[in-house]
Amino acid sequence: MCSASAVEAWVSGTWTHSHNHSSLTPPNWLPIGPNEKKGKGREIPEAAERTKDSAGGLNMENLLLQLQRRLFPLLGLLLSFLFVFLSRSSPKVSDRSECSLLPHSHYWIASNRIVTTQGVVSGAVEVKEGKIASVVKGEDWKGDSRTKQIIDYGDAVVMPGLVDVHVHLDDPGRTEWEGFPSGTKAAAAGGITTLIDMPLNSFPSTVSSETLRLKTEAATDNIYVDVGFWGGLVPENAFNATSLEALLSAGALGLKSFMCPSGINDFPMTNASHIKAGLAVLAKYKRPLLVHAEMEQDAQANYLEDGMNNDPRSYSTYLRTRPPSWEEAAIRELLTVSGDTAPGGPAEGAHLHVVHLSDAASSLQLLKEAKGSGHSVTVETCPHYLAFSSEEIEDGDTRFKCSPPIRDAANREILWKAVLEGDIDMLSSDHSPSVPELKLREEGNFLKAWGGISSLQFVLPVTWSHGRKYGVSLEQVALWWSERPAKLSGQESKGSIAVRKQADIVVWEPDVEFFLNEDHPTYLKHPSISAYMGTKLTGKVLATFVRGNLVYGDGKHASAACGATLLSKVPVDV
Ligand SMILES: NC(=O)N[C@H]1NC(=O)NC1=O
Ligand SMILES: [Zn+2]
Ligand SMILES: [Zn+2]
Repeated sequence: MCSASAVEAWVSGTWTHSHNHSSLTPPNWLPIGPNEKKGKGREIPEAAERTKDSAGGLNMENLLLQLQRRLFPLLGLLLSFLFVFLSRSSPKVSDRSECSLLPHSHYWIASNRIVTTQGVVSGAVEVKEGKIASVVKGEDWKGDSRTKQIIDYGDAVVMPGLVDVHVHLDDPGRTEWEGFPSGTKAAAAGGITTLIDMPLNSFPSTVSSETLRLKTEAATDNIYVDVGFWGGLVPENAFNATSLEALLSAGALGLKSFMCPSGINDFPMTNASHIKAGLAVLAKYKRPLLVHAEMEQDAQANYLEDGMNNDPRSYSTYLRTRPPSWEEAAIRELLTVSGDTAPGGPAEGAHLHVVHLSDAASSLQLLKEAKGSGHSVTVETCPHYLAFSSEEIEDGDTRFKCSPPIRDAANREILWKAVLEGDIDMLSSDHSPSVPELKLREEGNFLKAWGGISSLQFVLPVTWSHGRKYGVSLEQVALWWSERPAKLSGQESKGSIAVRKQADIVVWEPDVEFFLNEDHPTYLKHPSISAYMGTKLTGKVLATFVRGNLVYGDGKHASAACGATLLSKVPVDV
């Protein structure tokens, strides 16, 4: 098989890679079948035939003249009314052919490196009606491949699509920051096949069944990958079990809360008693609570009264205002209630997930202890904590501002160790963009700029580029980015390449380097505020399949947004 960097070409019913072809679209892929065309072509002669019969003894020329003068203009008017009526009243249902860059629903994805639950194998994944029908290995495959629709990716890696459980798409209400169409196009281009949207930064926040409905309405027909939704746990609903149950019954995959100010007015922070109450309701639904675990220990001004350099353009100033003790204090507080999730505890069935851990010291140790005691707890970190270190961040470069902050290189080393040893369970992007103005790039004030890293499209190459130095394997990438996040978000039918799972797949080239400059196609709404712009990355996404639809391939997206909204079903015993 030849290099997977080549484009695909249609060769007698088989896609293979060829260096000689410059077009992805095989010549015989037609959105309209040949029969439909023929049908239309027959209509006119038949109609003319009928006119002649019913006209009886009338003079033919006269009849045609009458038709031309009276009937045709009327008919034209009628048709245009009909057209306007139909285009207004018909719901926006996408033709299947627009959902995918492939014309088939039954085909095979072949590669020498398929990342399955049984290891990396050579062979092919059979995709049928959106699901994985079989995984055919090695020799079994070679003898049996002649008559099939095959896309042969050679040495490129075929892996489960990424499931990103931590994304702020800001839609509805702040679509000038991001949005469902732009965010999910970026996700598709980055190999993310499922993302779970956070309940804040959009407006209103997703804290009730009504506001969840606003989310699903905004997402419908506007998403290029599958999207689920976390609901918000806030003081207003925390002690109102009816309201929380309505939100969970409406399909929120779980809840999310903050233990410090969130930066968003209609999303206030919670304390341990709110969290305890939330866990009790979540237990019934067997869903998780995700927590932003930082607790303010002192006001910002107090950290800056120490006589040190307090230049707000210096990252070290910001770092001092948000020390690791904030994370540690929050996690210590969380551990006073996380025991409820243990077997036999009052919230057995619920689960606690700590988002974006940055402190690799005491906070991590506390979480390990909680897990050791049988609490149902997991933790994620993000590529920016694994890729960057505080020492490297230049004065005024507010693209790197996030909370908790990016810490020093020594901390990053320990974080990597924790990821590799399994103490950190998974990765997420915490994609949290804003409009460029709020990043205050000109002023460069770290204390005032919006905190949030914009990264959605790049998380796979970032993880790989940096992880390779630590000997990260393809299976580990799949575990951290697909299998475990799918489990956390209750997506049992996703997250791995195995028979009967949904055909959510990313194909990528782990050895191809690219420079992330203005020439690189970027689908984030504001690429300029991404901390990764201007860096060189390794690992290029070639193709992304969502439930069998090729939604992104060879630098193009499918024309229609056919992602599904993922809503949890109410368990039978509730
Ligand atoms: N509101 C919001 O998105 N905050 C996020 N940004 C960030 O850097 N950390 C967060 O929790
Ligand atoms: Zn957060
Ligand atoms: Zn976040």
